[in-house]
Amino acid sequence: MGKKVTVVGAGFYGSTTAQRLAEYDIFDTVVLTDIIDGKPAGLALDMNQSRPIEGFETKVVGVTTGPNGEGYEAIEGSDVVVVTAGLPRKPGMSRMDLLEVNAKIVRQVAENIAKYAPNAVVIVVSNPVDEMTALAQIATQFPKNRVFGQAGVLDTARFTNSIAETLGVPVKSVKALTLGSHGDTMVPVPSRCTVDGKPLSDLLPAEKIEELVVRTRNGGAEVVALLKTGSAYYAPSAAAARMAKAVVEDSGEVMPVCAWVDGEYGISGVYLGVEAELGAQGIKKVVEDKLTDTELAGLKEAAEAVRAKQADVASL
Ligand SMILES: NC(=O)c1ccc[n+]([C@@H]2O[C@H](COP(=O)([O-])OP(=O)(O)OC[C@H]3O[C@@H](n4cnc5c(N)ncnc54)[C@H](O)[C@@H]3O)[C@@H](O)[C@H]2O)c1
Ligand SMILES: O=C(O)C[C@H](O)C(=O)O
Repeated sequence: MGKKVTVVGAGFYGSTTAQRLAEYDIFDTVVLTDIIDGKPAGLALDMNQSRPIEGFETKVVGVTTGPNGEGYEAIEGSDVVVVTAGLPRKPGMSRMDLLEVNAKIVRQVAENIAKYAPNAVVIVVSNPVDEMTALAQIATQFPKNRVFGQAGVLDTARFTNSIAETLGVPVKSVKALTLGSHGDTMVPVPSRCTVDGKPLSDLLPAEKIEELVVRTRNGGAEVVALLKTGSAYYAPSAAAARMAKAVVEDSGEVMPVCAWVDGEYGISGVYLGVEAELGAQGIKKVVEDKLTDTELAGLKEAAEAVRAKQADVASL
């Protein structure tokens, strides 16, 4: 049977994700939904008209959904659903300021996914993503491996880009990693950064590396401050689309994602940014690797920070 992916939310993040997924040309159908009348259908028509130019056959279908789940039949049979529905922050706001408003949206979306696409793998991007991922799992009641969040691929890409720009080397030569939360307790991992196989610490002084770490942690806010009206979507959509591709292709690729952690790194019972192997059932396994004592302490601190918030989301 042909592969099908749904993107919920046809804003900046959702529409760029849908276009990237369609251009991969590995799906029969990309469904794009939103609550705004006409917007998903208009965007789908526009994307389909790019098919002869970009040379892909995937069909994009745009659907407006109603407050009681009207229109959700369109997502039936989706292999993957990417949840982008929700407000973005504006300058001066933290992602956590979106908690209550986006929880209402994500809960409603997740309940409809459970009803209409009960076998789907769910990738959550709506912010605050660590908490919205936990909420989506609670609201769908899907196994925890089938619900995970997008943050680490994006944060790692930002770290990688800054390292490449600083050293004036191709991004391809840089390997970097970011774990932890998608917030103040993000854990960029310099000990896992190399350039052409050389440790980053051989190429840059500690103060410069720390500057890049801080910039990575503030990467989302840096874009928000420039855009003023919303948040980043080109790099974020590239991240979510790659994750969805790894799932449908059952690729086994290891990526940093917001996954359910159950004993790895001595941490249990929390959705947290860790490396994981992705496949048809979502998370195949969390991959534990060596961290320095400081990095491990940072990861544990992140776990406790998100655990406290995730405990509250069920009641939102
Ligand atoms: N995890 C990450 O790394 C990351 C990165 C960037 C953005 N984000 C988050 O992604 C979300 C979307 O960002 P954006 O830039 O696309 O915002 P946007 O405002 O452009 O789009 C959001 C869309 O969601 C729609 N929506 C609202 N309620 C809905 C519902 N119940 N069902 C379906 N659609 C609904 C809105 O109508 C709107 O079109 C935000 O919460 C943002 O913070 C996360
Ligand atoms: O920073 C934001 O609010 C959006 C997103 O989480 C990002 O990191 O770009």
